[in-house]
Amino acid sequence: MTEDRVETFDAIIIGSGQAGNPLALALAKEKWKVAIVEKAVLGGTCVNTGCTPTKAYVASARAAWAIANAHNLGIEVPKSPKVNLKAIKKRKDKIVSSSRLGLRKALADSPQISMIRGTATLLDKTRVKVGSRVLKSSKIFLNVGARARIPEGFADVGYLTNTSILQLEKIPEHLIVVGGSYIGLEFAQIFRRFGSKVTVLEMGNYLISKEDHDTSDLVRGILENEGIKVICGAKCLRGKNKKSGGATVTFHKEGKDKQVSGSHLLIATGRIPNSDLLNPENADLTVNDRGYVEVNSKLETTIKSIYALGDCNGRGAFTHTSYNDYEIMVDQLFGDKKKTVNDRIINYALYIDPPLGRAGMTLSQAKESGKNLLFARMAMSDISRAKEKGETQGKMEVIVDADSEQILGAAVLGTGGDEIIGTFLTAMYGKMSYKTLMNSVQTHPTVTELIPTLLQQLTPVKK
Ligand SMILES: Cc1cc2nc3c(=O)[nH]c(=O)nc-3n(C[C@H](O)[C@H](O)[C@H](O)COP(=O)(O)OP(=O)(O)OC[C@H]3O[C@@H](n4cnc5c(N)ncnc54)[C@H](O)[C@@H]3O)c2cc1C
Ligand SMILES: NC(=O)c1ccc[n+]([C@@H]2O[C@H](COP(=O)([O-])OP(=O)(O)OC[C@H]3O[C@@H](n4cnc5c(N)ncnc54)[C@H](O)[C@@H]3O)[C@@H](O)[C@H]2O)c1
Repeated sequence: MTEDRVETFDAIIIGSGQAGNPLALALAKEKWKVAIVEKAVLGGTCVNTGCTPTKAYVASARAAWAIANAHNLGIEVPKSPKVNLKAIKKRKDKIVSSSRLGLRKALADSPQISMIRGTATLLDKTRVKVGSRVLKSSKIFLNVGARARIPEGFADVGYLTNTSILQLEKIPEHLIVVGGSYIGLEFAQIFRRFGSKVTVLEMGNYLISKEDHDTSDLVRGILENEGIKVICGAKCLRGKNKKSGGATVTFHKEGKDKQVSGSHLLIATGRIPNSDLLNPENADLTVNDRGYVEVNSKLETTIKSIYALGDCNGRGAFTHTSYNDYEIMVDQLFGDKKKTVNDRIINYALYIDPPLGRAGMTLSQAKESGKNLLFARMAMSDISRAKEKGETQGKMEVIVDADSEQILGAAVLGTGGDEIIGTFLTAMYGKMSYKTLMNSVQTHPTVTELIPTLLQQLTPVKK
C-alpha cells in the first residue's frame, strides 16, 4: 500500500453514534477536516434500535393500556382496543427516519466532513481501513457502540434482539424474554400491553439486579399486575426451535432443568462492545476482558492518537453518557480541560410504565460508602396527584449524607418518575444542601411537591 493513496484527515471518527455525530460537527466548526465512518445507518443504537423506537412503542403501549383501563376513571369503552402493530411500527419508523434524515443533512451540509460508509478496521495507531480506502490521522475517535450479547446455547435458535423485534408486524402470541433488565423489561411490558402473553426469565434472584431489592420487588409487582409471568433465579441454558414454530427455552432453577415454550423469543442478556470489529490489536489498543476499550477520565486510550467515547469505553451505557463523552472531548480539545468522566453523576430511567427514575447511589451502595446517612421513603399511594391520576404504584426515596447535607442518591418509581428525578439530580449537581430543596415551595398538585415532605421525613440509617 503506497502512502500517496492514503487519505489524510485532521480527525477520523469511527461510528455515527451519540458522541460521534456531534463531535464531527464540533470539529468541523473548528475547521478540522473530518472523516466519519459508519458501517450501518446513521445515528447508531439510540436513534435506530434503542431509545427512540422503544419509547415510541412505550407511548403506543401506554395508549392501549389507558383505553383498556379507562373504566377505572369512569370512562366506558365499548370494545377492547385493537392494537395494530403495523401502524405502530409505521409511526415508529417515521420518527426514526426523521431523526436520521436530520442527522444526515447536518453532516452533509458541512464541507469539512466526509461521510464514509463501511466497516472501519485499525491498520495501526494512525491508519484506518474502510473497504479499499485507507484513511490516516493523528486523532482517531472510536464511537463504535455495542450489540446484543447472545448466550452460547442460543446461537442456533430463531431469536429476536432489540433490533429484530422492532421489525415485527404481527403481535407475538407468547413472547419469552430472556434477561430481566432494562431491555427485557421495557419490551416485556410493551408487548404485554399490545396483547401478547409474556414470560420473563431472569438468571438473578431479582429483576434489574443493580437496584435495591425493594425497588426490584416493586417493579416485579407492577409487571405481574399486568399479567406478565416473571421467573427469577432462572439461568437460561439453551433454546431449541419448535417444529410448529416458536422456541423452547431450557433453564436451570433450584437444581433442576425446566422448560418453557413460546411463539417468539427475545434475547436481552446484555451488550458486548463492537471493539472486536476494529482489530484493536493492530494498534496495540488495550481492550479489557469484557471487550471495553480502556480509557482514563479524559477518554484517552492507552494509545496517544486514539480516544474512545460512548458505550464502547465501558464508562457509561446510555445516550446521555455517550453525549456527555462528546462534551468532555470537546472541552479537552478546545476548552479549559476541566470536564472529565469522573464528574458525572450516574442517572437513568427504566421506561416501564410507571417509570423508574434514578440518580446517584442506591441505598446499599450508600451503606457501603461508610458515610453517615439519612434516608426517607414514601409510597406513591400517599401522593395526592398519583391518587388523582389513579396511578399509585411505586415509591419515592432519597439518601442524604448527614455530614455534608448533600443528596447522595434518589429513586422515583411512579408516575412521572423519569422527569421528577431531574429535581434531585439538579440539587446533586449544584451540591445543594437538602434543606434548600426541603424549604422550596413546589407546585400543587404535582408528584414533585412531595419532595419537600419526603425530605422532612429523613431519619438516620443505622450503621
Ligand atoms: C433497546 C434499547 C433501548 C435503549 N434505551 C435507552 C434509553 O431509553 N435511554 C438511554 O439513555 N439509553 C438507552 N439505550 C442505550 C443507548 O442506545 C446507547 O447507550 C447509546 O446509543 C450510546 O451509544 P454510542 O454512542 O456509544 O454508540 P451507538 O449509538 O451504538 O453507535 C455506534 C455506531 O458505530 C457503528 N460501528 C460499530 N463498529 C463500526 C466499525 N468498525 N466501523 C464503522 N462503524 C461502526 C455502529 O453501526 C453504530 O452506528 C438503549 C439501548 C437499547 C439497545
Ligand atoms: N431505559 C434505558 O436507559 C435503557 C433501556 C434499554 C437498554 N439500555 C441500555 O442497554 C444496556 C443493556 O441492557 P440489557 O437489559 O440487555 O442488559 P443488562 O446487562 O442490564 O441485563 C442483562 C440481564 O440478563 C440476565 N441474564 C444474562 N444471561 C442470562 C441467562 N443465560 N439467563 C437468564 N438471564 C440472563 C442478567 O442477569 C441481567 O439481569 C443497559 O446497560 C442499558 O444501559 C438502557
